[in-house]
Amino acid sequence: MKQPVIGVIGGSGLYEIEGLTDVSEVVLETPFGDPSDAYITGTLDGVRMIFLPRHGRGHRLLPSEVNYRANIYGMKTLGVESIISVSAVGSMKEEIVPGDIVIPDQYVDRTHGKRASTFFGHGIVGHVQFADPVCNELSSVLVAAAQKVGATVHQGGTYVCIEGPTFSTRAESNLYRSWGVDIIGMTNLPEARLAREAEICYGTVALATDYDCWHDSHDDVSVEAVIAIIQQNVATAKNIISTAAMMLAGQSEPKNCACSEALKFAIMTKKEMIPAETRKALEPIIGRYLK
Ligand SMILES: CSC[C@H]1O[C@H](OP(=O)(O)O)[C@H](O)[C@@H]1O
Ligand SMILES: Nc1ncnc2[nH]cnc12
Repeated sequence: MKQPVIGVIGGSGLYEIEGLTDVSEVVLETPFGDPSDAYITGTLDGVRMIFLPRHGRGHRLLPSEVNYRANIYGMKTLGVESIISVSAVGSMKEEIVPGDIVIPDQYVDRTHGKRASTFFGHGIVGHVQFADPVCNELSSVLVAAAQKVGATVHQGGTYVCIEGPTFSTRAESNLYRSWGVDIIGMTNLPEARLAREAEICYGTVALATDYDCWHDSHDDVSVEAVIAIIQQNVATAKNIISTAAMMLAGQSEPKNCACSEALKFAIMTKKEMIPAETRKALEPIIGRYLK
């Protein structure tokens, strides 16, 4: 069996992964601009891993400043087939207690639509399916890994993605709760969209850090509180990543998900009408469909 290459996008509080050997830094330029930082490549117990801190080392990029396209494009060119995204999130349900892990399976978009969230355009039109926005197989592995390391884990849940960087008003928080969402964050949706277009499996390990601002008997979310919970739980998050990586590498069956074929019926534009420059830029992503 071909060994998987696993990408990890670290969110707030996760700026490196431990235990990598053969470590090197890869600085990439992409047709979509610069990724958030250099990619850290290495091996974890024999599994090839590629790590990228979403906000850059030192946490320099706002959720709306992250170049999600460049980040995912870079992962694709480095051969990544599965991305484990790690994120801090607010809890929108009583039963999701700060410190718990959620593996979301749905998203609601409350960004302002200004984040570049597609590789299409510039002479090529494509529409991928996104009804199930995460890879169910990868997400099942993440649930199993979280259970194995002893975390309290919630399987499935809806992540509302706000623009930020301000946290929500109380009225917004209550509105989102009335929609039935489970968690709130500022980053995951563009990433999930682009990973799907790049035919990469995508799943999120979300660490609940707060009750946003809807809960009568808990303080409103603050960066201080978020950081405190992250610090208490970062070892668990790292443990989940390495355990999931081992599980993915140990899978004897070929993958059964449709992520790696997401573009099969998605491209609308006549091949001969796609501009040469667009074709060249998208070669790592759509090249095999244009032969
Ligand atoms: C530090 S609280 C707000 C910040 O944390 C989350 O980031 P990430 O998803 O990268 O862990 C949230 O989306 C905000 O960007
Ligand atoms: N309450 C919250 N809202 C948005 N993003 C968050 N990240 C962590 N907590 C959050």
